Amino acid sequence: MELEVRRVRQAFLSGRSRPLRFRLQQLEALRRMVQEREKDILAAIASDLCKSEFNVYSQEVITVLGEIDFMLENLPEWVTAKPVKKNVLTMLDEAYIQPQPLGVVLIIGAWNYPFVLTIQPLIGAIAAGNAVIIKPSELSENTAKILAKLLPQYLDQDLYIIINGGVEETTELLKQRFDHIFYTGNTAVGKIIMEAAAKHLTPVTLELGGKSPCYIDKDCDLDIVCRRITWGKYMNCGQTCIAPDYILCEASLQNQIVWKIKETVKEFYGENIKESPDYERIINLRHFKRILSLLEGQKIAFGGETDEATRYIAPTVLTDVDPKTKVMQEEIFGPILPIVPVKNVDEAINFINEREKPLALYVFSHNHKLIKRMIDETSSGGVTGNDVIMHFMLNSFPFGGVGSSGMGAYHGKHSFDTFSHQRPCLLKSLKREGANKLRYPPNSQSKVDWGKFFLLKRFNKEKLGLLLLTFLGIVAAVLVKAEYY
Ligand SMILES: NC(=O)c1ccc[n+]([C@@H]2O[C@H](COP(=O)([O-])OP(=O)(O)OC[C@H]3O[C@@H](n4cnc5c(N)ncnc54)[C@H](O)[C@@H]3O)[C@@H](O)[C@H]2O)c1
Ligand SMILES: CCCCCCC=O
Repeated sequence: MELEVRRVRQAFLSGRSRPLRFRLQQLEALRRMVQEREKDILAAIASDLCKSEFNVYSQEVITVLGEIDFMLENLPEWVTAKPVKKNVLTMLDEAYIQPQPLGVVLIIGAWNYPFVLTIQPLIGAIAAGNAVIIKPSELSENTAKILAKLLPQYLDQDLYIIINGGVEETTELLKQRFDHIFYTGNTAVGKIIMEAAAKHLTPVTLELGGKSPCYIDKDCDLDIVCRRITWGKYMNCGQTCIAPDYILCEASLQNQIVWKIKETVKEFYGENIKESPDYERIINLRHFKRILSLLEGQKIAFGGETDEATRYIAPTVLTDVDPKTKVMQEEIFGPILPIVPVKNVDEAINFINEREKPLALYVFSHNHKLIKRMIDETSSGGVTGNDVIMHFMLNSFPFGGVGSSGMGAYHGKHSFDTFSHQRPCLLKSLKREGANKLRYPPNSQSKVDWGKFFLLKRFNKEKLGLLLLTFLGIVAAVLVKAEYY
């Protein structure tokens, strides 16, 4: 590992990754890879998650291609130094912010959307001019393998390398010094990453998870609400970081919600869900068993069928869920949707605020003020009102968590910023030394007063008089000069 990281650092130090032209070329090569090898990529992801290739394309590939196009279009402007507002002391100088690459970046991907969650940060890191070590999740092994095969065929082989492996390899990798670590995965491992990074004072972006609540107000169009929730909850078999984890609503709404979700499930996946090409499977047996254990002691309103051999868990809804039970203690990350009855919106807000800050929050209501109130009085990584998941799709939004759901953000310009150092550059002249006397020792009350005058715009009468006199002197000199000539 040490040798590999050193090789990537050498490549970064060569300066090759920095020119705009090179970054654009690499991004174009990445786009070519996705387009030319689309079939192989789709097949790998599809087999990892038992997913249809249509779904792989629309959930992962589209986002990656859109992100590359967005970068190619905007990068020339983003890399340009931006002049900043100056003060009296820097009035005649050149002052600008120059975004610069951080150096060697480690990207650790997750398995649930193994392509987009690994490649989207990579796009940002390349755009910002970094060298990158990519560690895909070992759980989505086919995607990990295809990435290891394809990336070196299209990208610079010294600047961007892929290291595959499990916990052991990642642990070893984390001993090395990086200039940034970008991790996507669970909160417990997030802490391990941060601890390892702290040893080298390496900054981290942690894209973590949590229990994303979904509040349904009483006067809602429940047909639409339930269709949107069903889509976001059961997509990828519930293995989506921003899936609605549980519903909060008044007890009287529960039966209608259950009925409408059940109807929508039939509409989306047919009578025989197992046969539906749009319904995925749980990634492995460990997660399958973990999710099953969340059902113990719960009232299953519908669903609940499972098949260990194929790791199938049916879309399931639980009603009257006690917040103290296991299903409400950890992120579900599977197709189980608990409904927790609350008396009203106040109780829902308290419920959310008593728990860790979630990655996403969803509020359904016709009442715009209520949605705004929920946003004002709670905290979460992101919010979508009257829908789910959709804030992920807008790359002008920063995507990331807050508190235990993560730190830092990416997508579009936010990725570029995450992987850049905003370097302030002040270029002065070696002339005009007279003006600097004010800051050189020995200091005095008069210098402090001038400092106050120039920097804080606070002046006493005496200074104002002096300044007026100086000004009049300059005007007189100019007039005399004009008369003379
Ligand atoms: N915020 C987001 O964008 C986002 C996206 C996807 C998933 N998630 C969250 O990720 C979680 C599911 O993913 P996961 O954690 O099962 O993914 P995972 O098991 O694939 O782990 C992610 C990465 O961490 C590495 N890893 C695992 N254990 C490690 C250890 N002990 N030391 C060092 N590295 C280790 C893995 O090798 C992998 O590359 C959920 O909580 C979900 O909400 C968040
Ligand atoms: C439709 C794509 C959603 C991706 C969400 C990322 C977290 O798991």
